[in-house]
Amino acid sequence: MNQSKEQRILNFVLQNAVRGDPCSVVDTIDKYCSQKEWAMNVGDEKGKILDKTVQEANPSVALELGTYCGYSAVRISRLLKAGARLLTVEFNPEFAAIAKQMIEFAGVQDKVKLLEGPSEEIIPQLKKKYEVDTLDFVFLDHWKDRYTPDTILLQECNLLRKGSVLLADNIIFPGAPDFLNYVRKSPHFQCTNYPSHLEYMQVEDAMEKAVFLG
Ligand SMILES: COCc1ccccc1-c1cc(O)c2[nH]cnc(=O)c2c1
Ligand SMILES: [Mg+2]
Repeated sequence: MNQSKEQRILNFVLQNAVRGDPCSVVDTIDKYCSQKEWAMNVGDEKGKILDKTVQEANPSVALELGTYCGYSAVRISRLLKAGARLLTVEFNPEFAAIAKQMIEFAGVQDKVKLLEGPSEEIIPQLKKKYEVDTLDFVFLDHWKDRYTPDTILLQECNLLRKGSVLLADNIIFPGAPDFLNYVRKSPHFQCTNYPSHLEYMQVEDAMEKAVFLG
Protein backbone atom coordinates (compact mmCIF):
# COMPACT_ATOMS: atom_id res chain seq x y z
CA MET A 1 0.00 0.00 0.00
CA ASN A 2 1.91 3.09 -1.08
CA GLN A 3 2.27 6.05 1.30
CA SER A 4 0.12 9.18 1.24
CA LYS A 5 1.69 12.59 0.59
CA GLU A 6 0.90 13.49 4.22
CA GLN A 7 2.77 10.40 5.45
CA ARG A 8 5.74 11.39 3.27
CA ILE A 9 5.71 14.87 4.81
CA LEU A 10 5.63 13.41 8.33
CA ASN A 11 8.45 10.95 7.55
CA PHE A 12 10.60 13.77 6.16
CA VAL A 13 10.05 15.70 9.42
CA LEU A 14 10.80 12.66 11.60
CA GLN A 15 14.07 12.14 9.71
CA ASN A 16 15.18 15.76 9.26
CA ALA A 17 13.72 18.00 11.97
CA VAL A 18 14.83 18.34 15.59
CA ARG A 19 12.50 16.55 18.02
CA GLY A 20 10.98 19.02 20.50
CA ASP A 21 11.84 22.04 18.33
CA PRO A 22 8.65 23.52 16.79
CA CYS A 23 10.56 25.96 14.57
CA SER A 24 12.58 23.17 13.01
CA VAL A 25 9.37 21.21 12.33
CA VAL A 26 7.78 24.23 10.62
CA ASP A 27 10.93 24.92 8.57
CA THR A 28 11.30 21.26 7.58
CA ILE A 29 7.69 21.01 6.35
CA ASP A 30 8.22 24.21 4.33
CA LYS A 31 11.44 22.77 2.86
CA TYR A 32 9.70 19.55 1.78
CA CYS A 33 6.57 21.25 0.40
CA SER A 34 8.48 23.93 -1.52
CA GLN A 35 11.08 21.56 -2.98
CA LYS A 36 9.43 18.14 -3.25
CA GLU A 37 5.60 18.06 -3.02
CA TRP A 38 3.17 20.97 -2.75
CA ALA A 39 0.75 20.69 0.17
CA MET A 40 -1.89 22.96 1.65
CA ASN A 41 -0.01 24.15 4.75
CA VAL A 42 -0.44 27.88 5.36
CA GLY A 43 3.27 28.20 4.55
CA ASP A 44 5.90 30.72 5.62
CA GLU A 45 4.70 33.91 3.89
CA LYS A 46 1.12 33.70 5.22
CA GLY A 47 2.57 32.03 8.33
CA LYS A 48 4.34 35.28 9.20
CA ILE A 49 0.96 37.09 9.04
CA LEU A 50 -0.48 34.36 11.26
CA ASP A 51 2.42 34.77 13.71
CA LYS A 52 1.92 38.55 14.00
CA THR A 53 -1.84 38.17 14.47
CA VAL A 54 -1.39 35.51 17.17
CA GLN A 55 1.26 37.57 18.98
CA GLU A 56 -0.98 40.65 18.92
CA ALA A 57 -3.95 38.66 20.26
CA ASN A 58 -1.78 36.77 22.77
CA PRO A 59 -4.63 34.27 23.28
CA SER A 60 -5.26 32.14 26.37
CA VAL A 61 -7.64 29.94 24.35
CA ALA A 62 -7.29 29.58 20.57
CA LEU A 63 -9.25 27.49 18.08
CA GLU A 64 -8.03 26.25 14.68
CA LEU A 65 -10.48 24.87 12.13
CA GLY A 66 -8.58 22.63 9.72
CA THR A 67 -5.50 20.94 11.23
CA TYR A 68 -4.30 19.06 8.11
CA CYS A 69 -0.73 17.88 8.97
CA GLY A 70 -0.41 20.13 12.01
CA TYR A 71 1.84 22.80 10.46
CA SER A 72 -0.17 25.78 11.72
CA ALA A 73 -1.01 24.07 15.03
CA VAL A 74 2.76 23.81 15.68
CA ARG A 75 3.28 27.33 14.32
CA ILE A 76 0.57 28.84 16.54
CA SER A 77 1.34 26.85 19.71
CA ARG A 78 5.04 27.80 19.66
CA LEU A 79 3.88 31.41 20.30
CA LEU A 80 1.42 30.70 23.14
CA LYS A 81 2.14 31.95 26.66
CA ALA A 82 2.50 29.46 29.54
CA GLY A 83 -0.86 27.85 30.33
CA ALA A 84 -2.47 28.92 27.05
CA ARG A 85 -3.97 26.26 24.81
CA LEU A 86 -4.92 25.60 21.19
CA LEU A 87 -7.88 23.43 20.20
CA THR A 88 -7.54 22.24 16.61
CA VAL A 89 -10.33 20.53 14.65
CA GLU A 90 -9.76 18.07 11.80
CA PHE A 91 -12.53 15.94 10.23
CA ASN A 92 -10.28 13.76 8.01
CA PRO A 93 -9.03 10.82 10.17
CA GLU A 94 -5.93 10.24 8.03
CA PHE A 95 -4.89 13.87 8.38
CA ALA A 96 -5.67 13.81 12.13
CA ALA A 97 -3.42 10.77 12.63
CA ILE A 98 -0.53 12.52 10.85
CA ALA A 99 -1.11 15.78 12.74
CA LYS A 100 -1.13 13.99 16.11
CA GLN A 101 2.35 12.57 15.40
CA MET A 102 3.58 15.94 14.05
CA ILE A 103 2.37 17.76 17.19
CA GLU A 104 3.98 15.18 19.49
CA PHE A 105 7.30 15.25 17.59
CA ALA A 106 7.34 19.06 17.85
CA GLY A 107 6.84 18.74 21.62
CA VAL A 108 3.76 20.98 21.77
CA GLN A 109 1.25 18.26 22.75
CA ASP A 110 0.72 19.85 26.18
CA LYS A 111 -0.53 23.06 24.53
CA VAL A 112 -2.52 21.51 21.68
CA LYS A 113 -5.71 19.44 21.83
CA LEU A 114 -6.59 17.78 18.52
CA LEU A 115 -10.33 17.23 18.11
CA GLU A 116 -11.36 14.83 15.34
CA GLY A 117 -14.72 15.41 13.68
CA PRO A 118 -16.78 17.92 11.73
CA SER A 119 -16.50 21.54 12.94
CA GLU A 120 -20.28 21.92 13.02
CA GLU A 121 -20.48 19.08 15.59
CA ILE A 122 -17.45 20.12 17.67
CA ILE A 123 -18.11 23.86 17.99
CA PRO A 124 -21.35 23.34 19.99
CA GLN A 125 -19.42 21.02 22.35
CA LEU A 126 -16.59 23.46 23.15
CA LYS A 127 -18.15 25.02 26.25
CA LYS A 128 -19.39 21.93 28.06
CA LYS A 129 -17.17 19.13 26.80
CA TYR A 130 -13.93 21.11 26.34
CA GLU A 131 -14.38 23.66 29.13
CA VAL A 132 -14.11 26.72 26.92
CA ASP A 133 -15.61 30.00 28.12
CA THR A 134 -14.84 32.23 25.13
CA LEU A 135 -12.27 32.05 22.34
CA ASP A 136 -9.58 34.74 22.08
CA PHE A 137 -8.38 33.69 18.63
CA VAL A 138 -9.80 31.55 15.78
CA PHE A 139 -7.85 30.46 12.67
CA LEU A 140 -10.19 29.42 9.84
CA ASP A 141 -8.32 27.16 7.43
CA HIS A 142 -10.74 24.35 6.67
CA TRP A 143 -13.33 23.96 3.94
CA LYS A 144 -14.14 27.39 2.47
CA ASP A 145 -17.90 26.66 2.43
CA ARG A 146 -17.77 26.25 6.21
CA TYR A 147 -16.20 29.65 7.00
CA THR A 148 -19.50 31.53 7.15
CA PRO A 149 -21.72 28.91 8.81
CA ASP A 150 -19.03 28.21 11.42
CA THR A 151 -18.56 31.95 12.11
CA ILE A 152 -22.33 32.20 12.68
CA LEU A 153 -22.26 29.05 14.83
CA LEU A 154 -19.44 30.47 17.00
CA GLN A 155 -21.64 33.51 17.69
CA GLU A 156 -24.77 31.41 18.34
CA CYS A 157 -22.77 29.31 20.85
CA ASN A 158 -21.58 32.50 22.62
CA LEU A 159 -17.97 31.54 22.02
CA LEU A 160 -16.88 35.03 20.89
CA ARG A 161 -16.33 38.03 23.14
CA LYS A 162 -15.60 41.71 22.39
CA GLY A 163 -12.13 41.62 20.81
CA SER A 164 -12.08 37.94 19.73
CA VAL A 165 -9.85 37.75 16.64
CA LEU A 166 -10.78 35.61 13.63
CA LEU A 167 -8.13 35.08 10.94
CA ALA A 168 -9.15 33.32 7.71
CA ASP A 169 -6.80 31.74 5.17
CA ASN A 170 -7.40 31.44 1.39
CA ILE A 171 -9.58 34.48 0.97
CA ILE A 172 -8.58 34.70 -2.73
CA PHE A 173 -7.48 31.17 -3.58
CA PRO A 174 -9.48 28.89 -3.38
CA GLY A 175 -11.53 31.90 -2.21
CA ALA A 176 -14.23 32.50 0.39
CA PRO A 177 -16.40 35.22 -1.17
CA ASP A 178 -19.47 34.61 0.96
CA PHE A 179 -17.36 34.82 4.15
CA LEU A 180 -15.77 38.10 2.99
CA ASN A 181 -19.22 39.48 2.25
CA TYR A 182 -20.60 38.32 5.57
CA VAL A 183 -17.90 39.72 7.88
CA ARG A 184 -17.35 42.94 5.90
CA LYS A 185 -21.08 43.76 5.86
CA SER A 186 -21.68 42.76 9.49
CA PRO A 187 -21.72 45.56 12.11
CA HIS A 188 -20.30 43.01 14.56
CA PHE A 189 -16.88 42.68 12.87
CA GLN A 190 -13.99 45.05 12.14
CA CYS A 191 -12.11 43.62 9.14
CA THR A 192 -8.55 43.93 7.82
CA ASN A 193 -7.23 42.35 4.60
CA TYR A 194 -3.67 41.01 4.30
CA PRO A 195 -2.62 40.39 0.67
CA SER A 196 -0.18 37.52 0.27
CA HIS A 197 0.43 34.48 -1.95
CA LEU A 198 -0.75 30.90 -2.05
CA GLU A 199 1.64 28.74 -0.08
CA TYR A 200 4.80 27.78 -2.02
CA MET A 201 3.39 29.43 -5.21
CA GLN A 202 3.47 32.80 -6.99
CA VAL A 203 -0.32 32.88 -7.05
CA GLU A 204 -2.20 35.69 -5.31
CA ASP A 205 -3.93 34.87 -2.07
CA ALA A 206 -4.91 36.82 1.06
CA MET A 207 -5.88 36.48 4.69
CA GLU A 208 -8.72 38.39 6.35
CA LYS A 209 -8.74 39.39 10.00
CA ALA A 210 -12.17 39.96 11.52
CA VAL A 211 -12.29 41.26 15.10
CA PHE A 212 -15.60 40.63 16.89
CA LEU A 213 -17.07 43.85 18.29
CA GLY A 214 -19.66 42.22 20.56
C1 LIG B 1 -7.36 20.63 -1.63
O1 LIG B 1 -7.16 21.86 -2.31
C2 LIG B 1 -5.82 22.27 -2.29
C3 LIG B 1 -5.68 23.54 -3.05
C4 LIG B 1 -5.45 23.46 -4.43
C5 LIG B 1 -5.21 24.63 -5.17
C6 LIG B 1 -5.20 25.85 -4.54
C7 LIG B 1 -5.44 25.94 -3.16
C8 LIG B 1 -5.69 24.79 -2.42
C9 LIG B 1 -5.91 24.94 -0.96
C10 LIG B 1 -5.05 25.77 -0.24
C11 LIG B 1 -5.22 25.95 1.12
O2 LIG B 1 -4.40 26.75 1.87
C12 LIG B 1 -6.26 25.30 1.80
N1 LIG B 1 -6.42 25.49 3.16
C13 LIG B 1 -7.40 24.79 3.79
N2 LIG B 1 -8.26 23.97 3.18
C14 LIG B 1 -8.18 23.78 1.84
O3 LIG B 1 -8.99 23.00 1.27
C15 LIG B 1 -7.13 24.46 1.08
C16 LIG B 1 -6.96 24.29 -0.29
MG1 LIG C 1 -5.22 27.25 3.81
